[in-house]
Amino acid sequence: MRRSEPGRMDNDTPPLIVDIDGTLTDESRAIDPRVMPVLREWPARVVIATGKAMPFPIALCEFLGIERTVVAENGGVVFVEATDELRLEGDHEAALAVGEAYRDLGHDLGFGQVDLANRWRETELVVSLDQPLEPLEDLAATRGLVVLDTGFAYHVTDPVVDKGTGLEAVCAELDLAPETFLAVGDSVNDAQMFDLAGEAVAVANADETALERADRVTDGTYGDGFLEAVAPYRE
Ligand SMILES: O=C(O)COP(=O)(O)O
Ligand SMILES: [Mg+2]
Repeated sequence: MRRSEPGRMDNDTPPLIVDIDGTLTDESRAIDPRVMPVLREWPARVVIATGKAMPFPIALCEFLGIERTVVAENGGVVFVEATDELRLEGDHEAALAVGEAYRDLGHDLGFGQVDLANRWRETELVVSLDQPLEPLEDLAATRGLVVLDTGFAYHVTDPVVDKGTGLEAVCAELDLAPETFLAVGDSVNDAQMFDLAGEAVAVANADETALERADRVTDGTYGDGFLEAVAPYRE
């Protein structure tokens, strides 16, 4: 087995862009602890790309002890610690207006009063999967937004951003090429980063879109799938 020092750039190992929910976590959003040393010791750049709000991937990087290079809110938020760059893009006002109109129809976002899912969100809005989808899609469409079902939440998102535009923004900051990346993910919100990456791997629990857009599909699900996806680069 080849050993590399943590943080050292290694020409043999591609930079990695990886999704959180469904890829590093199981269906209950609990992280598979076996992924931690892999991310921590990855000898090239690691980008955490998620539909979650920025505090979640930032905290993940911080607790892992890796540089904070993050695409959050499905591309609406990009943060690159190395260049101290924060980019916010997407029509947050429109997303909030969709939420208001959805509530006016008698629906609820489904995350309670405190709403940790939306509390720190800066560019999009999320609605719980147990709430009705159709009125949400109708309201989003009237404001030029789309609804993404990640299997974890409905995201009311501006289609000008996605994890692909997020990857491009990170690459522009760090002078990297998207096609050098290994991408690992599980759902429709990973499709555009899959298209740009040199190798895209879907874990076995991935949705139809992610399976179609991947170059490789693992046999294992969730954390097992992630470990399998990166295994060729760790031998
Ligand atoms: O927030 C979600 O719904 C999904 O998050 P993910 O992009 O990390 O899988
Ligand atoms: Mg996911």
